[in-house]
Amino acid sequence: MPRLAFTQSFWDGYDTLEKPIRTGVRKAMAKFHALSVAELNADKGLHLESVENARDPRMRTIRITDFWRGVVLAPDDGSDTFLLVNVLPHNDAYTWAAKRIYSANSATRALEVRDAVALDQLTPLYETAARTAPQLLFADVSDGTLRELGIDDQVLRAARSLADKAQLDAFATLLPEDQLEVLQYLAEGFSPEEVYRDVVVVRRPADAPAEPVEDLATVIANTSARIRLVTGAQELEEMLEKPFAAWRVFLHPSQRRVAYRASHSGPVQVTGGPGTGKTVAALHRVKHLLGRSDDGRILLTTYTNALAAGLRDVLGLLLDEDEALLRRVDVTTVDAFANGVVRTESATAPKPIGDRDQRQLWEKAVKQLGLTCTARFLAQEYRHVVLGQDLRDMDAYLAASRRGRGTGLGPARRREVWSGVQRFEQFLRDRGATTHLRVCARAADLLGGRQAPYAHVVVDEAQDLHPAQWRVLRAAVSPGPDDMFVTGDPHQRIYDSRVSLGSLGVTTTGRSFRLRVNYRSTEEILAWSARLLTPVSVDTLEGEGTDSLAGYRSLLHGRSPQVQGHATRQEEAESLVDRVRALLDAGLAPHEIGVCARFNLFLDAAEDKLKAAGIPVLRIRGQAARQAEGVRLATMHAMKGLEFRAVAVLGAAEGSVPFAREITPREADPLQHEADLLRERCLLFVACTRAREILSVTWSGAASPFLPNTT
Ligand SMILES: Nc1ncnc2c1ncn2[C@@H]1O[C@H](COP(=O)(O)OP(=O)(O)OP(=O)(O)O)[C@@H](O)[C@H]1O
Repeated sequence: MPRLAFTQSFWDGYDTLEKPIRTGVRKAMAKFHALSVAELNADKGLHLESVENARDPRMRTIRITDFWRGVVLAPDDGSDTFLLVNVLPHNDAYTWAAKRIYSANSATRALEVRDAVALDQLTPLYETAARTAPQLLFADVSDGTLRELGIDDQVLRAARSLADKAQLDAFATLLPEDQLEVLQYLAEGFSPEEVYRDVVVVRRPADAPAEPVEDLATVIANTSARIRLVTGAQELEEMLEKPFAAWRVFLHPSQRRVAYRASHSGPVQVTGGPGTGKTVAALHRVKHLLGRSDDGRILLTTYTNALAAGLRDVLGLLLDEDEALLRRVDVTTVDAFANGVVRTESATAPKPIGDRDQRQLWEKAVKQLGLTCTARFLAQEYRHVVLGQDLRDMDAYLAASRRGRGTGLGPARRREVWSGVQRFEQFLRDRGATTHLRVCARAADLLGGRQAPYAHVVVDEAQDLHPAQWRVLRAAVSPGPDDMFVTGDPHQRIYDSRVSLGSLGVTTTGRSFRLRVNYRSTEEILAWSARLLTPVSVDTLEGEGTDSLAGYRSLLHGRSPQVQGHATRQEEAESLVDRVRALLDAGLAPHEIGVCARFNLFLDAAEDKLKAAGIPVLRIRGQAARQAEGVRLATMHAMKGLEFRAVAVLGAAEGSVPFAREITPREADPLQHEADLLRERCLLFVACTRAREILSVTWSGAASPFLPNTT
């Protein structure tokens, strides 16, 4: 019996096909499992037919309905795997198939497809222009090096005709996938050695023979990032019955490498810009780890309760709702986990208070003791130094390094600060209350003395965790292979946490991986958003050195973000209503639209306006009612981890972004001042990078100083 495989490009469109066409696909595909190759060729209903003037002689089409045909790559080398690559209206199917060539990449050994006809037509035009171009894009890379990286004759000729990155982008849809990625990395300035390591080695099968000529079935098997092999009739039926989201199956090789490596010798760190599939990699790692034993328990954490609820849902999808597996994973926030530990171990339920209540207690302490420092300073000192370093008494505080704090403190001032800390903690005790970070510290103590409850800890959104939270995670699993799998993006740090992971027992040296392909947003949204961060540098996830977004890019293209100032808030709100209405008219569902602002106050006004216009809205606060329909309204903080087809960022004005009240005056503490500004800048970056296809950023009055080119 022949075997059957599907390309990702087929799945991308399958969901949108009308029902009769999908039924036709199901029927046609079932024949591939029921008939022999000879019977397939003879089957009248399937009508397997070669394509006239095809550049690839293996191209066939099959009948799906009277008007639609499937495009199939048929083996001609004695191997038995047929590949369904596309389903299109009759004439389009023939035209599409005639132009394409499938080939095995000589370096990665994976199957790639190119539009050979368009490449042949375009390349000479670019070559003519290249003769007078002042510089060529790949002038510094030799032919030999390009060939070692898998570039073949036709692509080499095209590559040699390119003058800049924009031209490479214009070729992007025509070039074979792996070769395109190699060229994109080189164009970003990565060295050939880096490209070989990050693109070729991660894809090339470990047991690939020296000689690259292999049969189609082997090449297909080498292409797990883009091709799914079907193992039996039942699997085929299930796949076509309830189509899956691509992320469940087609991992980028850089995701697969980190998620499915049999074992990592210790904590692993996965970083990458927004939308690069870090959460997806974390979920697949959970799946892999579950398969490694029959009973090991896993703690999967993220930052907010709403994100935890979302993660639980998608993990269910990935694990096919297998209850036995799902029972072995606790999906929660670090704070909720710590709270649970304290509750069970000490038989008391901690009652953490929020930021506003804490601020009041600090103010009361300053006032009662007549301290010379401000409540804000005390709160920051407590967070970054006392809790950050887990200092338990005044002697420890007097001896502590205050690295990262911008003002020196002699012993007398430190004693004064410590008296404030003691008073604050006394207030908490008097109320029978505590704070989340104190709960974490207590939980870490409680866990420290006993057997770690988990075999593995997987941490998403790690960039915002405070050292006290890291301590509780560290205590939740014994140090050793596969103990911790940590994903995060330092560019999305929106709470003021500073960590040195190494000093917290989470050393990831030699086990750090980076994801660079954005699956969420268009290149236009990404490039614009990345410019928000151009003027600054951010610390790495592990706290040593600086991180960068080099090589970060998207495969999708769309409209440029709409960036617009208004005379008044009223006018801005009216333009929002117009934009949302236009999006709904264009076919977006209300829940595919996100509206966000720095403050709830702005959102209140937007909510009123949208409601008055008859548009359903839903505020996202903590745990959103996920089923209800409505345009999502959230503060920038609550946008963390979410995504929408369209995002409107409101109120990006001076004084609001950055929020003046949240910025420590430079005179009070220059380092904290810079940290506060960076945090607010990252917050705007997070908000903008939630958009998949459409982004608008508006304000009234003067624009936020963070916005690039607003003149
Ligand atoms: N291999 C893949 N194939 C298809 N889609 C993918 C893949 N990986 C991720 N995605 C999709 O890209 C989007 C972003 O993925 P994900 O949320 O994992 O990124 P992230 O790096 O965690 O983002 P952020 O840091 O911005 O929260 C999601 O819609 C996800 O389903």
